Amino acid sequence: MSAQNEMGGRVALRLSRGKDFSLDVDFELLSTGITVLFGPSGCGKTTILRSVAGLERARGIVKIGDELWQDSDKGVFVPTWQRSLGYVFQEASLFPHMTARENIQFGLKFGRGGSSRDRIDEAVELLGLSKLLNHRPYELSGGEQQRVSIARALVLNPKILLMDEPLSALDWSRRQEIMPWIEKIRDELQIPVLYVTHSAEEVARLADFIILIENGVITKRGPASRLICEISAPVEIETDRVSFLHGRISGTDEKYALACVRLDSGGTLWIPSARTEPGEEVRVKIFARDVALSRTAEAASSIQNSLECTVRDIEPDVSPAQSLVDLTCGSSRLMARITRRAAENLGLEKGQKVWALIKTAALSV
Ligand SMILES: Nc1ncnc2c1ncn2[C@@H]1O[C@H](COP(=O)(O)OP(=O)(O)OP(=O)(O)O)[C@@H](O)[C@H]1O
Repeated sequence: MSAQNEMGGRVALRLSRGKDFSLDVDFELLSTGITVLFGPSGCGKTTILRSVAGLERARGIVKIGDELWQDSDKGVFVPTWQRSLGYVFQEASLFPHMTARENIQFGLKFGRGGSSRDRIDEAVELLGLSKLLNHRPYELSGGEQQRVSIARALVLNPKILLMDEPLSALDWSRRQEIMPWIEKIRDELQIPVLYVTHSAEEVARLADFIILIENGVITKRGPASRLICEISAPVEIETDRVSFLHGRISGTDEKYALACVRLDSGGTLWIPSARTEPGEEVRVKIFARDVALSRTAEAASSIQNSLECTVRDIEPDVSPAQSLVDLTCGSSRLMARITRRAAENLGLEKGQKVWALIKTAALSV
């Protein structure tokens, strides 16, 4: 996660569509990393993106980096074609008769500045497209097509990347395929990304900062690590519930190839140390099936990780033999899948303090 605290812009918009809808938002953007706009259908997310792009005539201010694109009080309104932005839509919308390379090059017709060849190389490298460049859209999966459309947006060398539900047209396996590429963009691209989604999974995996919107106004905003548990229970992946805990690598144990993560929500976790550096921000993915529960802190077992939690709820599982235990862990949420018998033997009830025991070997970032 590369999000810095410096600001990458400001968006302050007001718009009214008769009695039915009005928008009144004012927020700052991180200079890098993904700011997610999250909220129910019709709350105004797309209208915000379109207004930032200059496709919608809201009143207000749009400042991205050091460029002022709109200031209604001063009569400033830079037309869309002069705004240096990349826009990725739900559908990849590639030209069917063009190869992936030609589709990416097409983006350059609208770009400005820099060496076009370098920018194509960078976008192709960033999105892992080098082997697919001569393929036409019908020879690409939905996820690969969407990667091409993101590369097409990036060759413009934009000041901001706008992504409007870019994964919602893809099925589950295609979303899993493309998600790591969007994580890579989040971590490596040095521009703000404004990302609209309905999906709690995308928020959990991708967001650095979250803006919650309802009926055209912001109801909450904050870093993803703090807000994530307020918008969703842990999400469903590969038929298991998955929680994401945010933290920072605080040290490594090279002898055992482990890294220690200091969690934002309190406590520490040991994880396999592959690809991690001290100081690096990580979000640890924890499947409910890998979490056991104990009523005491000290459990003499092979499990290295023990987090103090409070039982929030106990839900029936799809299997009658199991229960899903929804836990609060500091400011985060964690899900455990245990047998119903174990839940009864432990006498679990809402509000009770327990320790979540998590297998190190099962963890990944
Ligand atoms: N071109 C338009 N003309 C009139 N009303 C519109 C137009 N586009 C959107 N709206 C209305 O404005 C409101 C906000 O729409 P918007 O598309 O921004 O919501 P959204 O949060 O992106 O929704 P979704 O998640 O369903 O895409 C809705 O009530 C919608 O019906």
